[in-house]
Amino acid sequence: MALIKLENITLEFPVQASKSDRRQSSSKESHIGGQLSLGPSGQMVVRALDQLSLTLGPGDRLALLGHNGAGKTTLLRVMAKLYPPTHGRVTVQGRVAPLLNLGFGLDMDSTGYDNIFIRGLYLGMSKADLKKKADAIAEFSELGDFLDLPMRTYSSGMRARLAFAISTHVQTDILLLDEVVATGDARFLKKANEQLENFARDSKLLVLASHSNKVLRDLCNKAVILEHGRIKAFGPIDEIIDAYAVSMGVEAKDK
Ligand SMILES: Nc1ncnc2c1ncn2[C@@H]1O[C@H](COP(=O)(O)OP(=O)(O)OP(=O)(O)O)[C@@H](O)[C@H]1O
Repeated sequence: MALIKLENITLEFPVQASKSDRRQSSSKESHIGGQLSLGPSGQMVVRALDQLSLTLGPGDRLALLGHNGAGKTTLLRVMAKLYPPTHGRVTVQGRVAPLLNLGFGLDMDSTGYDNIFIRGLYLGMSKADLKKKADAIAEFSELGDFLDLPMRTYSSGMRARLAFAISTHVQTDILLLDEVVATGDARFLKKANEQLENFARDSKLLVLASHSNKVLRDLCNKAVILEHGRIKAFGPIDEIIDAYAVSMGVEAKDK
């Protein structure tokens, strides 16, 4: 079972704005970000998602394209049920593995090895399953004896290695990914990409945000273009990547 159904989703962030003397009112809409407006109580709000509807099922591998601040991360977080929408309904059926914020769910005072269990349980793995997979996860991370030290002593790349190793060894139906593989050194990056491709192939439904056309073409079969929180286009991956490049006034390079 793998289903994500979003019905008329709007998500607004109330924000505190202080306008500097230097920057007075802006009459035209910015090219980046969500929609800024004043709420009923006079407070500034950013509308990150705007009446967005989308249904995904087994076999769908969706790429999220869009300018900076278009709403890609917010949309993934809504799908992961980390953000409740301001309006609309979210239905998710199946086990979800969100690789959105690699540090999320890790305990910095526990050792790397203990964190394999802490994070694994958080992602829905059973203790028995974790015992079987712990060695493979430890080996994949290549952290060796560092796994016996508290995670606060790790560099950010070392933390990312462990978090990535744990998250991609869980069994899942739905995989939500947000440009997470951009951490680690070059050798780990190559290994991580291969692992990610296998993991993505094994999952039934995938949603991925990335600014790399190559990653998107390798892993996805459909795409949406988000613009200021709205779906501007939806269709087959190659068609949408080309349409996006045209809308941005650039060539669709595979980088
Ligand atoms: N916690 C927050 N508080 C206030 N505004 C937020 C918050 N998170 C996101 N936003 C706003 O929501 C809009 C969408 O942001 P989001 O991070 O979803 O964009 P994105 O498409 O992932 O961008 P990028 O490609 O730059 O990572 C932006 O205008 C951003 O300023």
